[in-house]
Formats: sequence, structure tokens, C-alpha cells
Amino acid sequence: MTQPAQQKLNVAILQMDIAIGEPETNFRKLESMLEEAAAAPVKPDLIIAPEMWNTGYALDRIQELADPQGERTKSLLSEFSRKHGINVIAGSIAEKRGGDVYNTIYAFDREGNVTNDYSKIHLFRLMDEEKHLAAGDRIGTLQVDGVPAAMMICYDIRFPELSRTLALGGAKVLFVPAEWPHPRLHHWKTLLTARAIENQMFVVACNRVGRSGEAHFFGHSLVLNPWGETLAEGDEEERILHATLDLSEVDRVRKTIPIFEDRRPGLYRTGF
Ligand SMILES: NC(=O)CCC(=O)C(=O)O
Repeated sequence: MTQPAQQKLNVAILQMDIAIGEPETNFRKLESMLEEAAAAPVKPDLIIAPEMWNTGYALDRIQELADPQGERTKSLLSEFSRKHGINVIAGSIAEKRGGDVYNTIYAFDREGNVTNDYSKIHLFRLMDEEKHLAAGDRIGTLQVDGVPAAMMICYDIRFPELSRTLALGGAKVLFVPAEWPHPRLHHWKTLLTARAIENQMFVVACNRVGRSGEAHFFGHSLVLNPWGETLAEGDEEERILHATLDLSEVDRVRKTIPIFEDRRPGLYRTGF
């Protein structure tokens, strides 16, 4: 059922540790953090989890570990979102489909329906994604309680043309599940802040914490407003973060500095 667009959105971010190659442990952890988030004094309208929370980057065994068609994930999250009446961006999971494994987000509405999905389109070579995963072939849009929004995954934030396309399509909030490690905290914060400022949109980014092999994931999940200010930021510990998005701020900022009216797309071509 489509809901009227509401002006405020309370979000909860599950900044969780992930046990590499242990879906059972990760499902249990996710379930317990979801229940804790739902019981917060200010009930969230939406909960978001990190990238590849079911398996972590166990890429050598990803074919055997990935969730076939996301069925297990859909069953858990559909039941949870319906029971609590909360929208969920189910991080991303390793999803097995047609013999390939994708890095996929499912979005659930308050009635437990999958409203949209998105499979990561830019695979991150530094972590060998392109050797083990298949890339998605379409961009991630959704509506949250009638609010136009968008989804990208981790490395995708390095591609400003993607977020700009989503903003031009009307997105007011960008959701970003991630597994982003040291030593690139500076890149993480700078790129997310740039995406918020240049597109005058909210950014809700959920990064995992903990270690996996050589990689040390720093958390620092971030919620930014359309002016690029920080509404919430995690540290390096496992925890749940909360923030309230006042969606009227998007229109206010877009009126104050009307970049979408001032763009000159006809001139944005190479040809030196
Ligand atoms: N999981 C990822 O896509 C990591 C991206 C990353 O760390 C980067 O620097 O980009």
C-alpha cells in the first residue's frame, strides 16, 4: 500500500561486526540487532544493515555460502518488517542467482513486501569482487513511505555520475550499505559528504566494524543532511545509531542554492 509522503523519517543503522563465512552467526546477530533497534524509545521508520552481512568477504567459498535467490533473507526480513511495521534496507547480501553470485540489497516496506532490489554495479577490484561476483545491470531506486530514495553499495560512492543520476530522478535520500576498511576513512567521509552536498540529499551510510583477515573495518557509519552536516556518526564499535531526517530540508537547500536549475548538461562533454 502506498503511504502519503511524510516529512520526517527516523532511521536506525546497524553498525554490526560480521563473522566471515558464517551465515548462521550473522543471521542470529542481525536478528538480535533488528529487535533491539525496533525496541528503541523512538521507533525507527527504517532500519539499514551493512554490505554482505550474511557472509562477509568469504569470496573463496561464496558460491556455497550465498543465499539462493535471497530466500532466507527475504523470509526473515519480510516477517520482521511486517511484525514491527518498519521499512528495512536489508544491507546487502551475497545472493546466488542463475549460477552467479551478486552483491544485492533488498528493500522491504512496512507490510513486509520486497519493494525493490539492487545489485552492486561497480565491483571493487582491490577486494577481488570482480573475480567472484557478477555485477548488476540497473540502478537502485525505491520509495520509502512515499519518499523517493535511492540505493548504492560501498564502492559505488566513488562514481558521482551514479548518485547524480539518482538525484536527477528525484531521490531525496541515498542509502549506502558498506564494508569499507582502513586506511581509507578519509575517502569514506569525504566522498559521502560530497555526495550529500553536490546532490543536496540526505545520505544514510551503514559500514561494518571488526576485522576480517588483513582488513580492519572502521565503522563510522554516517548520516548527513543535504547541507553536508553530520546528524549521526559511529565510532569503531558495534552499535546501533539513530537519526531523524527532516525531509523538508531537501527542498529548502535546493531552493537556497538551485543547482538543479543551474546545471548546463549540454556543455558537459569532453572535446578538448
Ligand atoms: N566493499 C567495497 O566496495 C569497499 C570499497 C572501498 O573500500 C573503497 O575504498 O572504495
